[in-house]
Amino acid sequence: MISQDCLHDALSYGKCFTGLGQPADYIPELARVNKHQLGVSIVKLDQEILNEGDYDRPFTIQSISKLVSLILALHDRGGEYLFQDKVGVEPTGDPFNSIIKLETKTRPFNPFINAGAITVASCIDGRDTEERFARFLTYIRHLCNNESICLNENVYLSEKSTGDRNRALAYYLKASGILEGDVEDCLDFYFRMCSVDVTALDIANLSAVLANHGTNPFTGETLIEPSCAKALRALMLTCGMYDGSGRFAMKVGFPAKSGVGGGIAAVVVDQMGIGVYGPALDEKGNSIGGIKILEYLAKKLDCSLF
Ligand SMILES: NC(=O)CC[C@H](N)C(=O)O
Repeated sequence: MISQDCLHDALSYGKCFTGLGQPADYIPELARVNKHQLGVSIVKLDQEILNEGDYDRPFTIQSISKLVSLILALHDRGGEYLFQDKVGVEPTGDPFNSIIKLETKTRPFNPFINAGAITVASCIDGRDTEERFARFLTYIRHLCNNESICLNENVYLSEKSTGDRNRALAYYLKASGILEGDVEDCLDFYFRMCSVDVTALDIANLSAVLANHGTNPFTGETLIEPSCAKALRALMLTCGMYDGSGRFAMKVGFPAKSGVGGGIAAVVVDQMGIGVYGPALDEKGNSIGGIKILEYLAKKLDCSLF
């Protein structure tokens, strides 16, 4: 049983580590935060919610958005096609924005590295970027139980004007026949989906849907097909923390997805969704304080899958 005191202690433990990391600065707008911010939310499947610290401070979702775009693309194209022709399901052991395997392999290794996520973004239906992003926003608002989620314009423009590495990945993927449609349109959608503002509570709600096999624990509405939720949890466990996924599985032991905005969405199946926020990142681009909070909770609640 998780208590408020236990969550408070987890946050205090996480705070000891925020000084050891740095906010992402390759997207200039992300560097402008206090790196000691730290917050955590837990949404239990019995509808109890627990919050601590900076749980309601907005930050950009960044790579956690790759969960949402993957669900949309799986809905539009089906898993047979997507995981056969477009993107694999294996970890890379390389950094999230690596380009090195693109020339030697036919398709990106998994949907959570940037190359894979940009490919997945190109497989989402819609007349234009506006319509695709409107679908994304509507859906993420449902998943997070928050109708006010919207784009952070400053981060979007910052990312768009400095995203040459992602541009390089996208044009390479287009030249290889993997990426569908117009490259700049696809990148524009990708930069937007990464620049949506959320809170730790929002991503705890999203994680709770995954913990509940795709059903919103508050409304009973099925938002994700159970088989799709299962595939996502498996990918989160093996690839969700990039080249830190193995160590995270060892130390924490449940599915999670990080973003360079400092968020981590974590799933304790049949029990709860956890959202953490701490913008100080380790060398892999994962929240340092966030990982420590999850380590603490995994141990205290004895909820590692292993
Ligand atoms: N790891 C991340 O959160 C990366 C997402 C970021 N928008 C990028 O494309 O570089």
